[in-house]
Amino acid sequence: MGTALITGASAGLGLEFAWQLAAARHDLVLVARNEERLNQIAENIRTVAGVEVEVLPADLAVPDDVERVADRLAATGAHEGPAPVGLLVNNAGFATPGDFTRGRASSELRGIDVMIRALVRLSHAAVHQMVPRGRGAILNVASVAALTAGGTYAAAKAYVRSFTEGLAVDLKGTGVTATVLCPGFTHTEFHERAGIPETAIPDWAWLDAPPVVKQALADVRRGVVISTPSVRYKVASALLRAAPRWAVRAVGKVR
Ligand SMILES: NC(=O)C1=CN([C@@H]2O[C@H](COP(=O)(O)OP(=O)(O)OC[C@H]3O[C@@H](n4cnc5c(N)ncnc54)[C@H](OP(=O)(O)O)[C@@H]3O)[C@@H](O)[C@H]2O)C=CC1
Ligand SMILES: N[C@@H](C=O)C(=O)O
Repeated sequence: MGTALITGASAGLGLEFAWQLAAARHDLVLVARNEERLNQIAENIRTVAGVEVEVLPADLAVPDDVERVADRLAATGAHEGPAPVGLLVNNAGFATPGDFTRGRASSELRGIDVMIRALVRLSHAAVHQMVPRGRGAILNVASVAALTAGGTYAAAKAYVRSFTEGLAVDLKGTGVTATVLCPGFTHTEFHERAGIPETAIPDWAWLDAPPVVKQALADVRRGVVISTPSVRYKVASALLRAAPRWAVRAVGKVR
């Protein structure tokens, strides 16, 4: 998969992707807003894993920043330019307010900018660089929330899931693959940033980032389209798909 570009690499699942990919000898391009944190992470990874690490600070809600990341993805490695990206991990994301009647329009739209607009733009840039080379992979991070009814966050993740499945269809036979990761509740900074106490979620529901990322990368290598780490969330996803819509809406209300 060569060089991997990871969005949201300064914390949580993105940071774990960076370490596991570095351990597998991939050079990295790290994208997030917090430049100081990215520089520290890059230094640690270079020292421990001995791979090349580029830092590309960007706010993915800002169109010019998204274009800078798209430009990096478009690089083909020709004329001694930067090495082409072989794996794009579209991971950056955050919880938008669950209840649309109380949320601010600006934060709802910011979620859509980061989790949909930027993800689509970067997937497009990656596909147009990878398909002519006949190899590459795109990993888009959705959520089990994609199968629920929970405000713009769940709707954005439903978009990511559906978009990635469609992309996998379009990419068939090109040598490039698309995978969508659908984790359940995972210990990261996600809930703290959203002001959701982790104690509000039962212990049995929690996953840890290392096995989630390990499973996702194994699924990317095998060309799996929908990656749902853990038996308990495979079962939960099957139940959500089979349940009547009134029951799915009831789960959304509880969230
Ligand atoms: N944790 C969970 O329970 C689950 C998480 N997910 C999804 O996993 C993905 C990763 O989340 P997780 O690791 O848990 O959360 P974290 O809060 O730990 O990390 C989020 C990452 O996204 C980056 N980010 C946020 N906003 C922007 C922005 N505007 N531009 C660029 N980068 C941004 C943050 O970096 P910085 O602040 O430096 O910009 C950070 O690196 C998300 O898409 C989330 O929806 C899915 C299911 C469950
Ligand atoms: N599953 C989590 C994130 O996607 C959540 O719903 O908090």
